[in-house]
Amino acid sequence: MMKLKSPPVNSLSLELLTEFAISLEKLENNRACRGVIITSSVPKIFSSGLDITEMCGKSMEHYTEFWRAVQEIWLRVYSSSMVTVAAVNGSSPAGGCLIALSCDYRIMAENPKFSIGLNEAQLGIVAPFWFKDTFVNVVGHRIAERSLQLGSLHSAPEAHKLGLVDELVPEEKLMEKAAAVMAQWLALPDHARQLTKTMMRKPVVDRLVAHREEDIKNFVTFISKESIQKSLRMYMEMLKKRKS
Ligand SMILES: CCCC/C=C\CC(=O)SCCNC(=O)CCNC(=O)[C@H](O)C(C)(C)COP(=O)(O)OP(=O)(O)OC[C@H]1O[C@@H](n2cnc3c(N)ncnc32)[C@H](O)[C@@H]1OP(=O)(O)O
Repeated sequence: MMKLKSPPVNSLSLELLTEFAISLEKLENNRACRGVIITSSVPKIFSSGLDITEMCGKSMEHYTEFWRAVQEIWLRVYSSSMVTVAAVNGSSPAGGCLIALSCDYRIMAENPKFSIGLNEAQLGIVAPFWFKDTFVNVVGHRIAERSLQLGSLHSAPEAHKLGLVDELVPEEKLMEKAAAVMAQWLALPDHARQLTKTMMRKPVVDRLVAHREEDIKNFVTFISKESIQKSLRMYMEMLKKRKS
């Protein structure tokens, strides 16, 4: 099991992304490890998505390093040879949703206050093509298109209805259910499951691998724009105001 642990909200900072990638690599290289459950140790939050402070007021070099780390974590989770189950035990906007979408199966705690989705549009930013492709491959084109354009965050019941999560279970049963799903998936021979997963996911993975540097350049150019920086600053201020 891998538990995201970066209070208060598990925002995906460069440090957390780097630690996460190293831990995944270790598990991937351990032949005895055939599956991983990804969850959070922060109450009520799976992950608040990319750490916005990593994308605000920093240098081009920093944005480059940060975006490479975001790409890396997606490549590792999405193309993992292990069975990956997301036990979504809290809210999971944007980058947090991407982590869950990249797993093989998603189980979410049945709490209508928890929400999940790719809400980038609400921040005035645009989810890159590989976020979009991952989303489309889970929920289909129409639902993804509407949800991405509106930057929707879906409550747990709504997310289940849309197919964004596979199952809802009472919060106290989440880990038990995740273990049961893992056992079910691990009952199959690894080679058949892994080859099938590769067949299904390779086109999307290959697309980023082929355009990785271009994607970094696009991100750095986009995020460095004063208008985008202003949107992000306003969003952070809104989060702080909402709190007080
Ligand atoms: C081209 C670019 C493509 C980029 C692709 C992906 C982009 C992203 O992933 S952007 C991140 C999007 N995330 C969000 O929109 C979530 C924002 N956060 C929230 O909605 C709430 O914080 C959340 C529901 C997760 C939790 O709510 P609360 O428990 O009520 O906590 P607070 O809102 O009080 O937050 C505590 C503390 O954390 C700061 N915070 C929250 N999220 C982030 C974040 N993603 N990055 C950085 N910091 C974050 C928040 O401002 C509070 O800070 P303080 O006021 O200093 O305590």
